[in-house]
Amino acid sequence: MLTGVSFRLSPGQGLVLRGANGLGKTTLLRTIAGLQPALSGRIEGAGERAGYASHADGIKPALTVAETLRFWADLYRTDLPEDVFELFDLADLRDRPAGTLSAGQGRRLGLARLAVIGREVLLLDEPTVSLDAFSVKRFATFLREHHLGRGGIAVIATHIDLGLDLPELELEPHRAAPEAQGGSDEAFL
Ligand SMILES: Nc1ncnc2c1ncn2[C@@H]1O[C@H](COP(=O)(O)OP(=O)(O)OP(=O)(O)O)[C@@H](O)[C@H]1O
Repeated sequence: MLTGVSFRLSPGQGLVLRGANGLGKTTLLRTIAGLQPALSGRIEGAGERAGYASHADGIKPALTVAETLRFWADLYRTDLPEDVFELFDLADLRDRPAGTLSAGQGRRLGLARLAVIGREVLLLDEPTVSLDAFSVKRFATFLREHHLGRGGIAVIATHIDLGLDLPELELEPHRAAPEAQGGSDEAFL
């Protein structure tokens, strides 16, 4: 159980959740996303504004990459961004059935959903699993330039360094507190 977790993020700010396996990062993200209730406390401003990316990519094997992205755009009633194929290195794969993608390619497609759904608050659970170093960099660029840079918010559980220089919240058993060292104060009010 996590207690004492408190943070507030403004437009353009991101936060990295750190902590050993089983400490509750997924639980916290799912709770913020509204997928499970908090035992106590308050979550404001996520709800309909939030998009949650879990370990699963939510891909339908029979749809092609392009059809998958179109499906998500229709589902969320957004316009499919022109640059999404390039952003996630999917241009050469656009007509491939999603079921034939490699793990990393499937992950890139799953993450591309985040560029399609138009949600201001992204809740990301180990988003870089299966990605090679090049794809990690591309994803970090997407987060920095296309999401945070345009006023989006992100909470990211990750064990790797995304190179985004974001404040970190180190989760501890039964207690959580922001890192004491400089640079992170403004993310916590
Ligand atoms: N459905 C469930 N029923 C019972 N216990 C659960 C359930 N889901 C998670 N837990 C437990 O809650 C705790 C927190 O799990 P959670 O998945 O949030 O951890 P995590 O920090 O995301 O871990 P990891 O780094 O391994 O992904 C763990 O002890 C886990 O076993």
